Amino acid sequence: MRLINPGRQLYQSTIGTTRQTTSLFRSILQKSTLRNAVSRYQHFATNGSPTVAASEATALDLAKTRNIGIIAHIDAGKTTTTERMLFYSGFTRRIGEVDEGSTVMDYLPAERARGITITSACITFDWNGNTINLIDTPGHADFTFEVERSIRVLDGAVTILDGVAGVEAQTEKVWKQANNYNIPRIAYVNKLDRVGAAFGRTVKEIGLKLGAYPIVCQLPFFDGPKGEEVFRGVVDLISKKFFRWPARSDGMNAEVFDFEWLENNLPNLYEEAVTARGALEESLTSIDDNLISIYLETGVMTEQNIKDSLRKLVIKGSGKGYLVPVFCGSSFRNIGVQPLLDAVVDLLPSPSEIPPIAISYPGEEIVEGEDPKKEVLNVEPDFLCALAFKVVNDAKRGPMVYVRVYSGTLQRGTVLFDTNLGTSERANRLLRMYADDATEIQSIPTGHIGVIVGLKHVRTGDTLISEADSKHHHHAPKHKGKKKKLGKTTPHSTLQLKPIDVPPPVFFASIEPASLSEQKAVEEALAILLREDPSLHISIDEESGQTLISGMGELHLEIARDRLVKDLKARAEMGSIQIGYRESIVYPLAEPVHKVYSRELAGKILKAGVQANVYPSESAPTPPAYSTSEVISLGGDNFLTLTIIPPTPPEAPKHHQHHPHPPPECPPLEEILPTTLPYELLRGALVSGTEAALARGPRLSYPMQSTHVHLMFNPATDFYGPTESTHAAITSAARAAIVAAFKQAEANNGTAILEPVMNVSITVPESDLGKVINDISSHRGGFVLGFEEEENAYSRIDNSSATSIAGTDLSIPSIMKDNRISPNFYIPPDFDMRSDKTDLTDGLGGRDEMKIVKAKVPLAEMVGYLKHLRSATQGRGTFVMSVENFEKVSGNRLNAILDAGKW
Ligand SMILES: Nc1nc2c(ncn2[C@@H]2O[C@H](COP(=O)(O)OP(=O)(O)OP(=O)(O)O)[C@@H](O)[C@H]2O)c(=O)[nH]1
Repeated sequence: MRLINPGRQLYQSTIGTTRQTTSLFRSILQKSTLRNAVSRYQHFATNGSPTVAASEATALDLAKTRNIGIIAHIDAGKTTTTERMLFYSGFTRRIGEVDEGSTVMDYLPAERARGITITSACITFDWNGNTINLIDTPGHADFTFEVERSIRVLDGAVTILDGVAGVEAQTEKVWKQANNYNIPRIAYVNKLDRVGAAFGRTVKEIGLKLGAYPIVCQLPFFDGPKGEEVFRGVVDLISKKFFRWPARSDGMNAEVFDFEWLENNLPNLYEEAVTARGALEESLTSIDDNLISIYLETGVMTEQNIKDSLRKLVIKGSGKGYLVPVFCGSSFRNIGVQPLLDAVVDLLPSPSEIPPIAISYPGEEIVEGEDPKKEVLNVEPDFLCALAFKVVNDAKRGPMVYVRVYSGTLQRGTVLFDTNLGTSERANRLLRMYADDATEIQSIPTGHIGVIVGLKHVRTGDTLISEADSKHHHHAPKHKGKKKKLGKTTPHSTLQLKPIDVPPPVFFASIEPASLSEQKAVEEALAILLREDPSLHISIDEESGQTLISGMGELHLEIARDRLVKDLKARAEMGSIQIGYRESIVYPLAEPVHKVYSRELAGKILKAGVQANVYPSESAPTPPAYSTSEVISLGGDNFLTLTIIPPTPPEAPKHHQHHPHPPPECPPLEEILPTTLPYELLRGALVSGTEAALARGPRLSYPMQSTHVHLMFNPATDFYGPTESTHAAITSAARAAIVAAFKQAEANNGTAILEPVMNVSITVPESDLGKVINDISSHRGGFVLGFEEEENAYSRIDNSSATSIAGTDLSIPSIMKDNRISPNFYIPPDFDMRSDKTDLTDGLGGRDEMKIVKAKVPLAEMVGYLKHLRSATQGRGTFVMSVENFEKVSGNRLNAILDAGKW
């Protein structure tokens, strides 16, 4: 379907004679009330001219800037809604359709082909004199990292819900992610044009399943003969206006009516609108004392009063998911999007209204009793601090680094210091992005988003400051309680904006270059892929020489393959995608293993010794009393205890029965180690040796997990002088000792194969609940933790009568009272606007209610589950999962893994 703005011209000349005008519409137009009551939604039209986004001056006005994202579960309509936003803002001249693969936002070929959003693009457009930086986030669970990476640069978000599916497991997941990052948000119930859509029911689910207090700000309007009603408009309860869109139009123009007109023409809808407006006022006054005062003083509650109050509530209270204003529409039918954009500007915060951002200084001494995460960035005009939240390798422009500036101004030509990598690069070109079009700019000020072109090293997630600042020190902020050491300052060069937690990869595949001569090109392409997406991992299996790529999910790796082969033109093949099992130690060895590595290389002798023992991670080793040790965390729940044993043990103290000597104190490291062996070198070598050994388990070559390695190094016997015991020699000795220890553990049956176990939430119609639970627990080796009946949902909600929002004068009335929904929580009935008075809301309305089953299931049993679930539930079931932990495999699954053998 091609919609090239039908009606726009017509609209601009006369009202009401468009081709799409329905007979009802025509009859309304003939009524005399029209002249008084109908006005055009003016700024819809004024925004209609396709100018390219905001002027530079508007773009710099922070109060008129919104960095927002659209977050939702897959297929809720993010892309469709975004495309409408771009169209109504005048940014695009025609509406892109997801189903045709012509959208502006989903611009990677792989995205167009699959019709889903894979990488988030940032686009800047103008709405009513405000600059909106819209960051499109993907909804697929495999891209959790991608979602979180974009979520954390948002100042606010629109959560889109599917009006038919309601709150699904995936919605819960994204809702929680937004809570984690404290993102103020509004909700938009989309797809109200579809059969089975119910606004009221979705509002109810927001309260029950998400535990948020829904504040209904709009009501939907359905029009047409009984039984054939179509969704045509919305009643805005804040402005007390009724918007109606002509049928089958591009939605550019809506008619606007006031409540008086509504009363005279659509009395049922009017009646409900009055009730809903009352509920809105009641909700707000019960939370916001200030609004009551205004009301008591003036006797009225103006549109502005309500907006101010709602704005305050959204900024202070919706970030943790306590409450959410709810809007409605059908993006596909071009209904409701412009009022949603108004709500974005009116209710979501500007960059200057967000709480300060968390930072950390990795490696900084942590003062006991203090949470190092509590430090926040001091925003100063002269101190540049930005986050590279996305790196995209553009075919034409090369690597493009998307940044959000948190402090100072990023000027073109600044030499940037990457505090994660410790490298410096000059920002030679700056761009503001309009999907894949761009304009060159001179600077990116605080609170803004832009692109740096031409950086060679910066990766997604890195923190950038100016090189000049990196040489200075940061004065640690004053801490309550214990003070840091006096005079202690931390170099700016270690400052990092709160990092994102990357879940462990659970799928992997091999990458084979087409020929040996392609090897280098393939490696380069892989490096680009890793810069773009740090949730991918590359490892090289030393024994087979194979390159392995691992990631979060099957789709994640398939996309990586497409990107590698199709976009980056690497001539390589990816092997089949397999589950990334792990190996682990179950029992420690009785005796440690001592190995001396000795090898002649080009006439030089390399020689070093190391002693190793291996333990399950929960039973840490006990180093000898007379030694010095350090415990190092290596990720994957693996640890290394590194013990240095002093060369000359002190003489055994003489036995004094009555005056036992205290145990001798170990001398400091500088005294234990030979001057030719600095601790940093020794430590570095032992850590690399351990990492190499942990990469390959003894049984099936899967990486080790939850393993604690204990290395002991005695300089007197293990060090053969600086020319023989080099970094490489010590690394090899450590590796050989650990590998030997693993082999011995394996021979003693002291190892295990671990498998990823997933936390699964499955949304199913109630009638299929038994079938699904039975399948999970009897056929898939899963463990059902429970399913959410409404009662269970109740118990998750804070049952105290009010949830106060820390540091504010606001308290949110609990939506529960005596295990029932509080009367303050208004649910619009799903009737009237359709056919008269069949309230669909009762019993969640005619529809088989959806339940959410929570279970722990081995990943191996979840492969291909979506297809199974769809067929078992007539296509209505959906699920999300995330890695819970790694657990020992047994029974049939272990046999299958062992039969498959080494990969
Ligand atoms: N009937 C109807 N269909 C809609 C509406 N909005 C979106 N759709 C359809 O729903 C499907 C998914 O829409 P998208 O916009 O791609 O959803 P998305 O949330 O961006 O999906 P991902 O990018 O894959 O996460 C498409 O087929 C759309 O045409 C709506 O308001 N009404």
